[in-house]
Amino acid sequence: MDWKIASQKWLTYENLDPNLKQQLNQMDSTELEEAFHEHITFGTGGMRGKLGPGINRMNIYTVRRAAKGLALHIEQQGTDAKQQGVVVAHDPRHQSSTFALEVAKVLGVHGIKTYLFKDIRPTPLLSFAVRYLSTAAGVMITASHNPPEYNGFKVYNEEGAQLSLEPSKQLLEKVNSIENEFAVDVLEQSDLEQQNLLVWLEDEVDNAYLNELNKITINKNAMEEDISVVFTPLHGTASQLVEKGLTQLGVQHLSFVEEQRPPDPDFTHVELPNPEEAQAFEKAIKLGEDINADVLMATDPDADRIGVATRHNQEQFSILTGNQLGALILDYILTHRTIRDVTPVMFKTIVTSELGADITKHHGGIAQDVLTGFKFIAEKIKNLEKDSKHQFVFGYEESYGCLVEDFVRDKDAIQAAIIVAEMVAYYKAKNMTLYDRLEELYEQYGYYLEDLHSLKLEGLEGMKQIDDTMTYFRNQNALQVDGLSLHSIEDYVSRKKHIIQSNDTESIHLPKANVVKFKFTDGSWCCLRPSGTEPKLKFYFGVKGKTAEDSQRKLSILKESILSQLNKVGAK
Ligand SMILES: O=P([O-])(O)O[C@H]1O[C@H](COP(=O)(O)O)[C@@H](O)[C@H](O)[C@H]1O
Ligand SMILES: [Mg+2]
Repeated sequence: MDWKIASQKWLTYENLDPNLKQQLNQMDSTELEEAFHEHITFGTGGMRGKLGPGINRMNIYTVRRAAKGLALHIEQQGTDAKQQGVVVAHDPRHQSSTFALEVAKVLGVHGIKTYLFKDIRPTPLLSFAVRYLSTAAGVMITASHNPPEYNGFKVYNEEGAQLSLEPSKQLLEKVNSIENEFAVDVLEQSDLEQQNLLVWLEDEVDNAYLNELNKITINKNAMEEDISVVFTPLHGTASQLVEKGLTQLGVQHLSFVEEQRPPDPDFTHVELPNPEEAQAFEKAIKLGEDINADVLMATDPDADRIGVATRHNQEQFSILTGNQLGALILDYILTHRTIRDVTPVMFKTIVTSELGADITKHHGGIAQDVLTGFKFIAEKIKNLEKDSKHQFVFGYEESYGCLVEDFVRDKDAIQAAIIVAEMVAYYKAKNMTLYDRLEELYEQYGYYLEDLHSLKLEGLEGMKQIDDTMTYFRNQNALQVDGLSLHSIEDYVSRKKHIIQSNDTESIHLPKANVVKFKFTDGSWCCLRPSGTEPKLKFYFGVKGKTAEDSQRKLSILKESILSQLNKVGAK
């Protein structure tokens, strides 16, 4: 795409939205190139990008284009799909409610009805709403945990799952067939309402969801133990449903980090609304200490990720990683839920700890890996639906996302909050914290330890560095790490696994993806991939040791050996 031609078209478009026009006039050539060199595209979590003028940005024109692509995609599926309509929700970000309404205005032109939530709602509720309302698709306007200057467009299929690769590709083809983003027709809100093409949703869907949420409890008696929970939605969407869910579960002492409770597009009282970052817990920890809470929970703005902090040695709070929390929930489900006559199946991603796989196998279950992105887990759950011999029991990712029950088909932080509260109460009655249980798991299965290192590499220059670094590591057949011996290299582009010692090659039965994974003979591993939601290159590390110190030592050596090579490619 020639960014000069594309930006010229915008600069000379007379009816351009005045706010966008003003911003456009202030942009220098570097900013114009970034904003116009390509059309904004679909990554791990749908379409996500910075707000502002440009075809590579989130604005009413790129949203209309995406919505029209969706309308064409639905039309292709036939008249039934058209009649089923689309459900749309949004988070509290800048422009989110405007974009949600724009989607309805575009779909309306195609005679497709939109069910639109009046107020902000979490992503998992949108996923639930798709099947509850039997719509043909769903759209969530959110950029999840990204910084305030971002927004995004997550697309869901009729199962309430984010579109997987093939449907995503088909949708993208439709979107790309729309040449002029300024020529996408829209209907006015009043016309939509008059023609019954816009139906406003209040709390009917929430009530149905809360009803399902009530059923996930495993040990009903656990809540006899009094627990104190601190919760923060990090200025996002989770507040109401988490409050109702925990109250119906029987949690009596629920305290909010009040400053971070109001929905706020600027996320004023948190540096970044990402529970993966320790700073997101600062205020929750302070409150938790003041009121002597048992557990702290933080959800990202669209409430599909949850972070949890638990007491360590009965004293200070320690933030659990997504791997640790996932292992704890999985262990709790497999230990306490009655599963008869079926084999339990757990799904995790290739960059998630192997502890979960060990736990599942110990309970006679099957653990399966998928690529990063919860859509791949949702796809697997769907395939299990008709299988009477196997049962989905849990799905999780290292990045703070998990799913307990499949009435939602995306990661669900609200379900996680409920089961975590139950677990905290269950262990408290035994005079234990979640951390104590984790220690027991390490004793039983081995000291699994993981870490993530992200390099923020923005813009066109960043993309080049990401490419160079991936190419460099792809070719490290003789990678040396002190004390470890390389077993194999998996390249998910060629979908080949190269076994070092035998020089054999095996096929990888997962879709093509820009991922390289090194595996060592002792089970340690390192995986790298560009993020599909943020301008980052991610390095994931995993080791297993005999003791905590042993795994800590292995992890430091592994990280140091890999990351010290970055200066060879000029990335930092
Ligand atoms: O951002 P969310 O909460 O929608 O989460 C999204 O992004 C995460 C990070 O992806 P990446 O490493 O490609 O940035 C994925 O693990 C997740 O499956 C996806 O739904
Ligand atoms: Mg999210």
